[in-house]
Amino acid sequence: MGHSAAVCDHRASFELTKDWNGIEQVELRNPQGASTRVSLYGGQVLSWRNERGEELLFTSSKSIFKSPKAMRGGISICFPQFGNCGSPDQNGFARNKIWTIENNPPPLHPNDSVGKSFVDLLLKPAEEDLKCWPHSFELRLRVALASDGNLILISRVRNINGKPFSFSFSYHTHFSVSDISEVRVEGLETLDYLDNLCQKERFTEQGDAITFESEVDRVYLSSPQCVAVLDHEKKRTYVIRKEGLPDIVVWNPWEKKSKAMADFGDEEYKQMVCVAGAAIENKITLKPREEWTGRIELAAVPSSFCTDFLDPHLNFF
Ligand SMILES: O=P(O)(O)OC[C@H]1O[C@H](O)[C@H](O)[C@@H](O)[C@@H]1O
Repeated sequence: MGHSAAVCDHRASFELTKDWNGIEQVELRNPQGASTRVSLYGGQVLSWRNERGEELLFTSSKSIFKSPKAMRGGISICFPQFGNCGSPDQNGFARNKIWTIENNPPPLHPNDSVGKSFVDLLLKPAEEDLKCWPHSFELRLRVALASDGNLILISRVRNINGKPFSFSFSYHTHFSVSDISEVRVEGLETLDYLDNLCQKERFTEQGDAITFESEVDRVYLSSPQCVAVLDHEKKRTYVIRKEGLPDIVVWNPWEKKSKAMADFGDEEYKQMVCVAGAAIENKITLKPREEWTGRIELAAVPSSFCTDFLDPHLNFF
């Protein structure tokens, strides 16, 4: 790590460091010792640790040295497309751009600031971006760490174009797990999904929970606000609570695909599951000057924790 500087003002306090490529990273801590680290490259959250210092996000050991390609792992921001869509940037260009720190962003709700450490990032399109996606926008990202260690990401997209535009968005979140065969995803039962492994054919989820025995690459449609990822071996449950993001992506490349991707280390696919709050099939359309907000809150709790919040009739949070 290169230079380090403490940046403090009345709204936020964080530490800036540089990575091996000289790209700035922001580190946030809470008083209990939980932390998160976000790179200005892609606005990508690369680390989220609980107060015992345990890493909760997966980052591939190999891809991390491969800049300028997007790093595989953490939470990558996929915007304005998801999937190939004929564009050279699979899953959008936002994750391959250098974002800036914004010191005076348009205000958010006070609850999004009080008792939290946070940083605000901004991405505006460059000339070259307008060639592949000819719409002018401002994309803001707040990364906040709460006093209970929860990680909150709030994105705002503003249309500063003369015409309406539509976009897709995904918080591509790679959770660290003990072994993918020990993982269940709950909260998506009975939903319809599009299966990317069957040319986006539409199916209805039949099982009690999603488990993993081979490659999975699906977009669940119109999903509830809360989804849980249970890791039986680690006795840890990740809770994803989302707003403004109707879809959920569930992805694990399994052995063959992960070998083909080359930037996964040996067997590393077993140590991660990607479950992403997203707006993909349900695209977002903004009129000129309109703004959209998409929010996720991630918690990592012991598995003994009650999961009644998955009952849509109970208002857990
Ligand atoms: O390789 P990336 O661009 O990071 O995308 C990784 C994965 O993201 C999503 O989950 C897509 O549905 C997958 O088809 C894709 O392989």
